[in-house]
Amino acid sequence: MLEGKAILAARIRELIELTVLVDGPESMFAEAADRVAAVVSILRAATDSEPGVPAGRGWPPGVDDALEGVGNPLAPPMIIGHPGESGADGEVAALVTLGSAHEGAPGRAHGGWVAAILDHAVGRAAAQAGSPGMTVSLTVDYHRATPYGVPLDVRSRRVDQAGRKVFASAEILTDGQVTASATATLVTVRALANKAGGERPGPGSD
Ligand SMILES: CCCCCCCCCCCCCC(=O)SCCNC(=O)CCNC(=O)[C@H](O)C(C)(C)COP(=O)(O)OP(=O)(O)OC[C@H]1O[C@@H](n2cnc3c(N)ncnc32)[C@H](O)[C@@H]1OP(=O)(O)O
Repeated sequence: MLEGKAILAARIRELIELTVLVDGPESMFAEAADRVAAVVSILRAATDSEPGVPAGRGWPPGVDDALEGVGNPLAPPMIIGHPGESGADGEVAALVTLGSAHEGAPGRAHGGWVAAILDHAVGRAAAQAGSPGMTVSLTVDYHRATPYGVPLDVRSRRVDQAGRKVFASAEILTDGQVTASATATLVTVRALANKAGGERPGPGSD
């Protein structure tokens, strides 16, 4: 049930955010931990999957995706717009809002999260352009602070292609100013070349 899972993930995001922000007596933390353990038992009873075992999810990125999955509490989530919706033709446009839990240097987003967003954006652009592939090289430039707590505009596009190599770029903007940008090389996965709409092979396959 997608809606229920998305609501649960949103609550867990709140929980993560508050866990980072809150201070209080040991007894409060103990009570909260007990209640979370009760929730964990409900979910544990409903799945045969082992935590940490690769799930090999499909294409396109779904509700459990690490960056855009509304059902994945680790995903901010990144909301992918339609091509041309807010970006230029051929661009992927996305919106993402980070929180306190994503803080790196005081008051700004952690550079690793910034890189993850850019990595996802170039992957999306390559796939949208018909060349789904894996990032083999990502160069990130951090131009100014990327804030959290406000929606960030993300733009990406395929720039070029040479054989299996796809070149793409992406930026994160806030208030119309670029805070970080990236250039990337991706390599199309043999099994997926010309098959962007198909199922992704399991982890480790190429
Ligand atoms: C699966 C994707 C589906 C779509 C999902 C979109 C979802 C949305 C976004 C999701 C975002 C998720 C984002 C993520 O999380 S992507 C996950 C992070 N990336 C990886 O895990 C990739 C790890 N690498 C590999 O698995 C292999 O390298 C693969 C399988 C990709 C290629 O190994 P394979 O043995 O098949 O190919 P090859 O070695 O002959 O190389 C081929 C060509 O590439 C050139 N080369 C290699 N390395 C580099 C380099 N560092 N700089 C420049 N060039 C490089 C190489 O010289 C050669 O060129 P040429 O000699 O032919 O000219």
